[in-house]
Amino acid sequence: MVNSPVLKACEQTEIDLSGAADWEPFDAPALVGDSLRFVSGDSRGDRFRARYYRDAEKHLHARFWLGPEAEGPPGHAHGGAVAAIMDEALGLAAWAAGYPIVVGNLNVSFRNMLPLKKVVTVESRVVSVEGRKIMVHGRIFRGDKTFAEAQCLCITIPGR
Ligand SMILES: CC(C)(COP(=O)(O)OP(=O)(O)OC[C@H]1O[C@@H](n2cnc3c(N)ncnc32)[C@H](O)[C@@H]1OP(=O)(O)O)[C@@H](O)C(=O)NCCC(=O)NCCSC(=O)Cc1ccccc1
Repeated sequence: MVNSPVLKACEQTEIDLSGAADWEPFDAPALVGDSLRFVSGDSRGDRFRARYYRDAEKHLHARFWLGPEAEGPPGHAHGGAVAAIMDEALGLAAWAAGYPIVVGNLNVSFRNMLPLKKVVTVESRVVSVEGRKIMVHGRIFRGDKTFAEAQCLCITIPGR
């Protein structure tokens, strides 16, 4: 049961996570199952709310909203919350490109503090494939402000 008035207000608020006109909704759980629930599994939660999309070139995008439960510095996202988004979104980008992977290495640069209760966009791109090593780059931004950038080395799972 939620007791805090701040959290109650969030739970009751619809957040607009709609995508750009040329994006198609992407059913991430259908591809990778429950392993996404840590970050994006609770569409009415007070930590993360997310929706995934793919553009015409099949690049993965996401709209994310971070609520009060993701707080680090006052009013802003915890670094671990930002890293968790990168881990999920960039790993998922590799899966969506056809590579069943786990993340082997994730390098996150925190460029600006990310405000809570604002919708931000995550963009991602598979930049190289070398044997089992899939390199994915990503960025979290809103308008012309970048909050974080990441390089994610994904390793394909043998036998998948
Ligand atoms: C599987 C592996 C990553 C690699 O082990 P093995 O199979 O024994 O393979 P091996 O060690 O032979 O490496 C192959 C090649 O790769 C290279 N390389 C490897 N690592 C690194 C590195 N760190 N840095 C640099 N390079 C590295 C290595 O040098 C080699 O290169 P080479 O061919 O010689 O040129 C293992 O360490 C592991 O399970 N780690 C835990 C992963 C984990 O728990 N992740 C978190 C959960 S997943 C998640 O949350 C995301 C998610 C989101 C959405 C949806 C789904 C998931």
